[in-house]
Amino acid sequence: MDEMALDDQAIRPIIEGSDLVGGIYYMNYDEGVIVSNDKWKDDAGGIPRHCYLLATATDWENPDEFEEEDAYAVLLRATGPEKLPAEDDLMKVREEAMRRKITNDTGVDTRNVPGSSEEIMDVLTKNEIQFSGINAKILGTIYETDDGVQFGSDVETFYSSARYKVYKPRPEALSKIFQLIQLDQSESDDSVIRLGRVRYTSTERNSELYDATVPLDINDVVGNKTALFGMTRTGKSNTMKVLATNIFEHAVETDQEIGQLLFDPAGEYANVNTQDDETALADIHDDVVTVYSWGGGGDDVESLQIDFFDYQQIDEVWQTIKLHLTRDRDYVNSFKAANPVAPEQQDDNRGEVNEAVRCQSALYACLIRAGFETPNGFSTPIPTNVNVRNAVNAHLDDNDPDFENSDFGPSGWSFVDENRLEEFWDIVANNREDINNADEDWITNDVEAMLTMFNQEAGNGYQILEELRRYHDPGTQGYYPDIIYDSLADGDIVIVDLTSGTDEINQRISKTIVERVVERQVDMFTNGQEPHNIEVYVEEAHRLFGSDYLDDADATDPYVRLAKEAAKYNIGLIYATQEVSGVDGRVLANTANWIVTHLNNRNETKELSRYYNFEDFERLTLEAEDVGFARVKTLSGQFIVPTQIDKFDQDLITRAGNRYEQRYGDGDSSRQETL
Ligand SMILES: Nc1ncnc2c1ncn2[C@@H]1O[C@H](COP(=O)(O)OP(=O)(O)OP(=O)(O)O)[C@@H](O)[C@H]1O
Repeated sequence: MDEMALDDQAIRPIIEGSDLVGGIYYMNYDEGVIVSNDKWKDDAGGIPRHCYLLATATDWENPDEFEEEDAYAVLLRATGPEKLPAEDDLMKVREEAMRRKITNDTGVDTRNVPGSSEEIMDVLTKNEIQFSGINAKILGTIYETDDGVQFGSDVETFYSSARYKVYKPRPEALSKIFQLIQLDQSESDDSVIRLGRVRYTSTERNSELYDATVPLDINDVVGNKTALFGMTRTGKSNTMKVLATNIFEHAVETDQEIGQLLFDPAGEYANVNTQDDETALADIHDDVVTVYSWGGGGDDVESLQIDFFDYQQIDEVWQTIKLHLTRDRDYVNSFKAANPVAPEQQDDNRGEVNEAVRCQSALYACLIRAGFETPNGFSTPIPTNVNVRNAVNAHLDDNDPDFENSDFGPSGWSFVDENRLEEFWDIVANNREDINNADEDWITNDVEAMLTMFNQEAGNGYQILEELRRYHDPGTQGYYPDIIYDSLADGDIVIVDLTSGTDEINQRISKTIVERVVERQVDMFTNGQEPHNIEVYVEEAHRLFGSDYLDDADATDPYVRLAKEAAKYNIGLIYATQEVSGVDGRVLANTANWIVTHLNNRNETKELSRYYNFEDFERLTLEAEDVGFARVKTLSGQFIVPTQIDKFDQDLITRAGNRYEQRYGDGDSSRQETL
């Protein structure tokens, strides 16, 4: 074999970028035992547990000896110490040497150690006692074919003879190994991001591993499920930010639109904060990030408020009101049992529609009493009939005009402004007997419940609605879930800041948005269109993807659909929780990428071990509480890599923002034109 053939080998620079640490003297299909020496270990910066090692039978420096069929390397991971055959003798020698060192006693009894003192010293000088055995798990074989470097997750055969030399890759060589075997080689380079760097142990006295990049193929994440498991404050949100920024940058570089939706219960994605180096995800670029929050109003912050008087949003309004009213009092329960949400109007259900709109009209009167501001030009219908109108009109002040059937709208509907609405319901509330005499069916149970609230006939009446005013904005244009979906479809990042709503209302908001996203994606799919690429980030995932929730919810629940069918609709899910066991097995089984920081009990690590070889890292997962120190298994990755996730910071944000500027310039319109 000539020098060219040796030069051609992609594995060669990897070996050249590695340090010799020993040889293999025993091997089977699953593991090998390495004999190493303290000096070699020292020169290579030590061999920590989980350290990657390469065993190769090739003489990479000598072209004359180079055999192409030997041009492969077995990738190993150190798992622990192993007894050498002469270990018992070596132990005695070490123990004797140690006693001498400690006591300076040259007269130590040598009967228990082999040989005379001179022989011991002889052994010492030969560094024999420095040899030790290391057990290593075989991860697979790196070999070359005409199609490039391949990785097989086992060994074809093993040789017991001392053929293999063992190397420890230096950081750059490790990066190359990961580039070659942890990524899908058919993907282009611009889909690869840096997630972090290799980290073997919690104790890192002087880690030189910064350049041992752990790559991630963004295509593994986009459209798939990614799980982030770990105790609180171990870096799950940080990982979400790193992923979101990199996905954005990747989308810019590849001219794609990948919408990203983040729910932000702590306000840490939306707001600049010290833990993130005085930056926030929302800072990437004004053109592409929209923050939604209660109240909105600030620069570039959109409102999550709804117009409580927008009849098209009555369903959402009613759900919000019901969620907020938690007092267990009869008048509250009757109020909540009412139905102001009309079915779509059809000829055959006019009575039903009229009843619901009548209830809605009384509800609007309650809201006005509770101080809800109406939108400009407010006009709302009261479904009536001539008998009821006459009964009401009989109680009007002389100067006030009668309530009439309006010229437009369904028959019997009287359109009024806020003052007239209140006036109408005030008369009804205070003259129920007259109205019942005019039409005994007109004041239904639902309307009665509204009147009790309106007229403050029990408890605090309408006043209990006053707190809901903060969710109301009479000037909102459009319905926020629709607007959010449209932004996501354009490839924007939408951050929903949930810092100021109640837990119930926040859950409702999140669900409404996710529901709309899923519905619209499903519509595209069923119409034969390719749904948009959208990533949804979910914290506290055990609440939404736990078996209890998924089993109880019906098939149309948006989280059930996300859990089961998200990939079909091009929705990627990045979910975080402290409890692996809290996530339904069907979701776990469909999870493509796993990022696991510290977990604090064996049930959780056991659950994990049902998927991939997380048991190899059990001790580390249970004991190492270091922030951002994770075990990572990706879809394209062949094995779990212990990784220190990069910290989200100014540099990352600035780089992503600059990429956007370079490609699209300043201003959203130019992006739209370019796309
Ligand atoms: N990879 C990292 N390197 C350095 N610091 C980090 C890293 N990841 C997170 N941190 C820091 O650790 C703290 C906790 O991180 P983070 O909020 O991401 O944890 P979390 O697991 O999401 O917590 P919680 O479950 O409470 O939401 C933050 O101050 C963050 O800046």
